[in-house]
Amino acid sequence: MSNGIHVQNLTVAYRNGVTALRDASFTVPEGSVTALVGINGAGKSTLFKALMGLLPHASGQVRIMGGTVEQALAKNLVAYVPQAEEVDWTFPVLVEDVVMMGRYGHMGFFRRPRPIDRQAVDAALARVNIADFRRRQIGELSGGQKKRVFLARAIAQEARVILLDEPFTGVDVQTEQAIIALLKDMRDEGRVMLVSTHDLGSVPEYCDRVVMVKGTVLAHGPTETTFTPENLRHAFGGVLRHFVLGGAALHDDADQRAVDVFTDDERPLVFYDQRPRRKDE
Ligand SMILES: Nc1ncnc2c1ncn2[C@@H]1O[C@H](COP(=O)(O)OP(=O)(O)OP(=O)(O)O)[C@@H](O)[C@H]1O
Repeated sequence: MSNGIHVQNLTVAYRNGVTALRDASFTVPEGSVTALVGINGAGKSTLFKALMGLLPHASGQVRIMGGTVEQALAKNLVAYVPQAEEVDWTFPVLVEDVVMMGRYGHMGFFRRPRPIDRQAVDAALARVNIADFRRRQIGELSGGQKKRVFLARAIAQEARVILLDEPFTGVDVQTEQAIIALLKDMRDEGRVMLVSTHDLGSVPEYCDRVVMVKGTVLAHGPTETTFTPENLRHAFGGVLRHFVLGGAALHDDADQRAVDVFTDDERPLVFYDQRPRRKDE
């Protein structure tokens, strides 16, 4: 498999000597929405930075769409949708200018937008449904609208790999559903979406695959076989509350089936007979 993301034995250390990821290996094929989950400090942001070429790899190998990180970045293949806290919202820039930044890599030295760049921006704004806000300052938008602006920037960039950092934090349910629908569409276009999230309850709803981190990659693969109570206990042990409901607490008949609930008090993740349940079931 040459496309998608392939990470092999990756170790990443910060300059102060903290080794945030050690010997991490996983693959993400093209055409997938993959959740990146783990406790605070597990190494999710570090992994994103390594994929964005912002941190040197102490050892190991990363291949993105068949090339090195540098080659993928040079071809504008990788886009990043940041956490709200990472952005300076007081910076005076219009929504359409932020989305145009996605085109910079496609422009010449003077970054003079051509008609094709303007068309790409228009299409991206329309696709995430924020064309009405295009002349607004970015700081004047709601949390969900801001997220959509950065998604539009990734779309305008024509990125094949999109890294999303906590896309649903501070977003209402309706916008969350709109973003999920967009992610599914982009998956069907053969892109790779890697989504870091603490919202475990919705992972089975929209993620085909899961990468679980805790200083390394503990497990990776299809959601059905990877997002299991056993792996969750391993990745989140002690942090999430886990309880099992069964017997008289759940049934008033002889039904012996039990329900596993994992919760961090945000949105519980419920397993029926050890299987994550999708919302549409
Ligand atoms: N700039 C930095 N310099 C040194 N160490 C860092 C730096 N950024 C993060 N770390 C350390 O690296 C480890 C992994 O942090 P990282 O930010 O990747 O975790 P995370 O999984 O993204 O956490 P969260 O869920 O809280 O966002 C932690 O031990 C953290 O303290």
